[in-house]
This record gives sequence, C-alpha cells and structure tokens, in this order.
Amino acid sequence: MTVKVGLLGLGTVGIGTAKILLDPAERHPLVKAVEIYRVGVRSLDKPRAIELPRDRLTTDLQAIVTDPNVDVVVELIGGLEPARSLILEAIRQGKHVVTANKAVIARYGDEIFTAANEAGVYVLLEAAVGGGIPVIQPLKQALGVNRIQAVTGIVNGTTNYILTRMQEEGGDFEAILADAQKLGYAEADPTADVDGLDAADKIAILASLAFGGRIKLEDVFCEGIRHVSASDIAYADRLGFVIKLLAIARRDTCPMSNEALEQLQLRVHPTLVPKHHPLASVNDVYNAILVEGDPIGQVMFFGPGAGEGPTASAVVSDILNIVGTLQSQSVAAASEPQNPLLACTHQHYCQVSPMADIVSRFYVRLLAKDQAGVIGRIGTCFGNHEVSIESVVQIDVHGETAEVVVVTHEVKESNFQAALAELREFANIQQVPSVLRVL
Ligand SMILES: NC(=O)C1=CN([C@@H]2O[C@H](COP(=O)(O)OP(=O)(O)OC[C@H]3O[C@@H](n4cnc5c(N)ncnc54)[C@H](OP(=O)(O)O)[C@@H]3O)[C@@H](O)[C@H]2O)C=CC1
Ligand SMILES: N[C@@H](CC=O)C(=O)O
Ligand code: NA
Repeated sequence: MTVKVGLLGLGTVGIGTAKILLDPAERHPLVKAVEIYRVGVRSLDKPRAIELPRDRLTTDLQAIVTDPNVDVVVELIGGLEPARSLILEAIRQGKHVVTANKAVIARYGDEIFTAANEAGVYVLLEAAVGGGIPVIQPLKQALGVNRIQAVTGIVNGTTNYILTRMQEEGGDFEAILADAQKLGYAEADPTADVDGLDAADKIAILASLAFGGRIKLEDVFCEGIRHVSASDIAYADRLGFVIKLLAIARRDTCPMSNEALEQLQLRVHPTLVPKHHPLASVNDVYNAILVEGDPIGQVMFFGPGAGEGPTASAVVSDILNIVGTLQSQSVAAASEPQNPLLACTHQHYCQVSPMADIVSRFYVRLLAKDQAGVIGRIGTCFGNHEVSIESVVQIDVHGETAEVVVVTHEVKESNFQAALAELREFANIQQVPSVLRVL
C-alpha cells in the first residue's frame, strides 16, 4: 500500500523531507511506501536543490488539501495563515496531518486537535519542538507512564548560539546578534527568537504533553535575552554559573507540605544555570530538554534543534508513524478508534500559577554609591521583605560608584519584587541594571 503525501512547502524543511523520501535506501522499509504526490509552493520558478517532476508542483495549496488522493498533508510553510486554515481543511477532508509549525500549534492547538479527534485523524508534530530531537513522541509514549515533575529546556538554537558566543568572547548582545545575522545563524527579524516567543511556543507544546492538559499561550511568562549584558555573563561566570535562555514547565508544590499541586509554572527567561547542571554545557545552536518524572528520574534529550536534515528526520518519522497505522488498519476493521498513543487525548486547560507566586533564586546587579553602610542597607531592604541573601559581593568600583552583585536564596517573586521596589527608592542606589533568575 502506497501512502500519498501532499507536501505544503519546499523550503529548508520541505527540501530535507523530500530528500529523505526520495532516497529510501538503508532507512526503515516503510519509507518506500511513501509517495510525494503533490507539492505546494509560492513560486513555481524558484530554483530548488531537488529534482521533482514539474507537474507535481503547484501554487494552489487548497487543491492539495482537498485532493481525494492525498492521504497525509505535511504542512511546512510556517506562519499562522494560511497554515492554520489549510491544516483545518485537511482534517475536514479526513486527512492526517504532519506539521513542524510550533507557532500554529501553540496558538490553535485546541481548535486543531478538537477537529482532528472529531474527524478521527492524527496531527503529529515532532519537528515543532527541538527539531530533530525526538521529544514529543517520547513524552507521549516512552515516558507516558511517568508522573512528570518538570520539563526544562534550551529550545531555541539562535539564542543559545548568541549566549554561547557572549560567554566565549565576552562580547555584548547587539554586536553578536549582528554577526549571527551576517553568518545566517539569526534571522533578519530576530524578534521571535531573541524575545523568547519561539521558546514560549515550544514550552507550551511540551507542557501540554507532559502534564496532560491544554495550555493558553498567554499564560506562559516570557522574557528574552536582549538585556543580558557581557558584565552579567562575566559575573555569573565568577559565581559559578552560565546564562541560558531556559523554557521551564514545572508542577508547583505546596510550600507547607512539598506535595504536588494541580498548578503549573510556565516561564521562559534568561537564567543563571550552575556550571555542573546538565543544561549548562549545551552550547551553540544545540537544544536540550531535561525531563524529570516519577519513577524515571532525570532524562535529557540533546541534539540539533533545527536545520534541514535534522528537522526533516522528525517530519519523516511522523509520516512513518501514520503510514504504519494506516497499513495496520487496512487489514483490520474499518472505522478503527484512534490510537491514543498518537492522538491528542486531553480536553481541559492546565491551571497556571501567577508569576508573583513562583519561588526562585535571583541574581541582581546594582550600581551604588561607594559609601559606608550601603551593603548593610541593601541587606536590610531585602530582609524587610523576607528575602534571604545567599551572597553579596562588591565587585568593581568606578570612581564613586560600586558595582554590587547579590544572589538570593529561594524567595517568592512578589516578595523579591517588593524588596527591589524599596531598594530603587534608596538614594544611594543609582541603578539596577540587571535582575535575572537563578536555577
Ligand atoms: N528551518 C528550520 O530549521 C526549522 C523549521 N521549523 C518549522 O518548519 C516550518 C518550515 O520552515 P522552513 O522550511 O525553514 O521555511 P522556509 O521559509 O524555508 O520554506 C517555506 C516554504 O513554504 C512555501 N510557502 C510559504 N508560504 C506559502 C504560501 N502562502 N503559499 C504557498 N507556499 C508557501 C515557500 O514557497 P517558496 O519556496 O515558493 O517561497 C517555501 O517553499 C516552519 O513552521 C518552521 O517554524 C521547525 C524547526 C526547525
Ligand atoms: N528559530 C528556531 C529554529 C526553529 O525552531 C531556533 O533558533 O531554535
Ligand atoms: Na523534535
């Protein structure tokens, strides 16, 4: 039985996907069962790094998703529209869907999976998070019996590349971003990556799978890396940390009993990560996702989070899952129920803790007048709001200004922010250039 694929998009990931499907030797035998039946693009005249019969290409993507011969629609055009409408139309037509589009799933996952379940089709998205790293399927299947406590990831390669270079070269954000753009590591419009939006989409998807409930994207706290400076990276290094953009989904615990609550923490922000932590050594464009669960403990998935070949590897593995299912169904009864290990099974929304309630450690860099009593006053200010200080170091003095770095013990965010507000009122505090969270 041949399964006919309608490929929407023949850009970076589309080309990679076609390359694998057209070269099945030494891969899983099911690759041979897949036919690239139609390919939808924006421009028919664009030169492509792949040979396909000209009549397979069309600019009419609607015709592909409504073509009765197409079994699986593979959406690789990206963006919100027309991607969302094409996916929904494919589902209405009874077609299975594979997508790499985290933006559309994080915003319209509810609508898409509800429609897919009603139509009895699958929507698979391994490539949408961590590119080639298998993480969606493991969360659904191999780790599915675990009670997940936390998912912590470096899920954006662009920001990891920039932060790694800042760490290695001591350069400032803007200069390294400009160079990363020149070298093709960062996009001309870097907003989605550097402001943490891409990572927020990805952690919303991972949290939904790990904690078995839908996530509203607006519940994910999101802070990017534009304000991370070379000084912070250098001070963090002296204190035994590296700075990473982390995407965190964690089951909250009750402060009194340490028991798990039905609330989740969902946040993306630059974070001081202890150098001995497994995520600290994930550098350059690499991604890694650390999953903590009961009874498995810690498992870390590491690898290439983007790129033609790695991302296509994830896309084709999803296609094969569907092909395998279709082949086994063709010999079983018609109108099979959906395989719950492939389908989306959750209906409710997760409760997400407000940021003000979240407990974490903080790193603060202050510029203060170099006068007697300043450090004591900083300590009193924090103490007034039950913020306990782990370390306070006066690192540099420039003229009359001292640079002071404080690392706190774990504290509720609202207490910390209240202490900071009081501190900013203190005449001898000239500036608070950085506040970062510590893992
Ligand atoms: N690139 C990567 O490393 C990764 C990408 N992804 C995701 O994969 C998806 C695809 O990304 P990528 O391959 O990089 O994107 P590209 O921009 O390289 O390719 C997009 C393709 O879609 C076609 N296309 C876009 N809009 C339309 C439209 N309105 N009508 C017809 N065709 C259209 C383009 O046609 P034409 O060629 O004619 O312009 C092009 O072939 C995105 O959702 C992205 O987030 C996920 C992980 C990593
Ligand atoms: N822009 C993303 C790649 C695709 O998901 C990144 O930098 O990681
Ligand atoms: Na993946």
